[in-house]
Amino acid sequence: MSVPITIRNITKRYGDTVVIPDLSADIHDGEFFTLLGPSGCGKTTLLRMIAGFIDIERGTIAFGDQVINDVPVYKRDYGMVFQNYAIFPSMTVEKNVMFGLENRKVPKTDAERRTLEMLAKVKMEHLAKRFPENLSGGQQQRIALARAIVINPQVLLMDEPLSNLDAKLRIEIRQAIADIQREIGITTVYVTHDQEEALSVSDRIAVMNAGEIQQIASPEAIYRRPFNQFVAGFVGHSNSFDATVLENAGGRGGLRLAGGYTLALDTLRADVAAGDEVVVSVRPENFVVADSPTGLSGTVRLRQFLGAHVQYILDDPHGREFLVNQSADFGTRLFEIGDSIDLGLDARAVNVFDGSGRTLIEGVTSNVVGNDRAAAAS
Ligand SMILES: Nc1ncnc2c1ncn2[C@@H]1O[C@H](COP(=O)(O)OP(=O)(O)OP(=O)(O)O)[C@@H](O)[C@H]1O
Repeated sequence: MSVPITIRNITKRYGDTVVIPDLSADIHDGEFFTLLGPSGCGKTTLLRMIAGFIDIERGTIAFGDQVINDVPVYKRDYGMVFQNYAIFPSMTVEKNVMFGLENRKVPKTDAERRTLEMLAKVKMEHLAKRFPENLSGGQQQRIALARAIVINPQVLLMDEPLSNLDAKLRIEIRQAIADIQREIGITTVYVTHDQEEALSVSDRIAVMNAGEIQQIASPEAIYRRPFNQFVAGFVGHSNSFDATVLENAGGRGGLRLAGGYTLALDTLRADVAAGDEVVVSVRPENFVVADSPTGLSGTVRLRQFLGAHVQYILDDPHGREFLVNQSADFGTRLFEIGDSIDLGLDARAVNVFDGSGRTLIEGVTSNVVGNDRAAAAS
């Protein structure tokens, strides 16, 4: 049976260096929860604290109602999949998967049946008698996954499980992992620094930076409504423009970007006032080509045709550089290097941040325990 995981106020330091200052999160029962962040942000440290390889100095972690701080590793009820597969080279595929069941003294016929069922789930039953050295990386990772979940643990932990695979296999195995996770509905904590991987498999993503969770939300919300500029810049590309608020009343707001482009939007928080200096953040696909001057334009410095879309790097007259994606379908005009393009912005899609990088869009929260409350109080 799977369980929720409750993390409260945990801390980790190495010597004088604080790696995780004070972290809390609620991971829901049965969800695919991903820790995403740049190298060194503390995601592996957090996963290893849940696994019990690293001591919890302060705070608590609970599986369901049970605080696990003092539960030894071998008694914590989870399965784990590592980057380097970590399957036993001297055992066949079948023996590798059966190992945990034998350890738990599951009767032999029952263990054999469950092993076969699990091998079928990961599509490896035809290789049951093989040794790991005769398997591809993708096949080894399928076995590692089968071995982790055959014991019916409460929780599944995965530490960069796709990092050693080539690009095509990464897509195949991540789909297999997502399918099986959904089928058995096990609470899963998954660590990756690869945003596409996180966006494609997760129910919710926690974006981390410097030991702190910046935002917890669905993949769509993380991409479309980032809580702060770090999330906007780390997940996908964002173009930033300084802007001034012209008006904001009764749900209608207006902004002027440096350079003169004006933008009407009805998504600003009510406390944003005329005269406020803000930052407008625009995804490359949220520019629209205009047929007359708008106050926002750029000259094509680079064009890359990528099949489904064309990516342009533009230089604008104010010394800014921005990245614009346009559909590459047959009806869309392709621009040449040196062409000047007049642009508009899709007002529904832009994000707006204050001077400290926090969102000014109505209703967007970080969902980090304690964080929004603190923000609301300040
Ligand atoms: N045993 C250790 N002693 C000292 N510092 C450590 C130790 N282990 C990790 N760190 C530091 O703690 C920080 C967090 O490391 P961690 O491995 O959790 O990051 P990560 O987000 O998983 O990064 P990556 O994606 O590179 O694995 C890093 O700055 C790292 O250098």
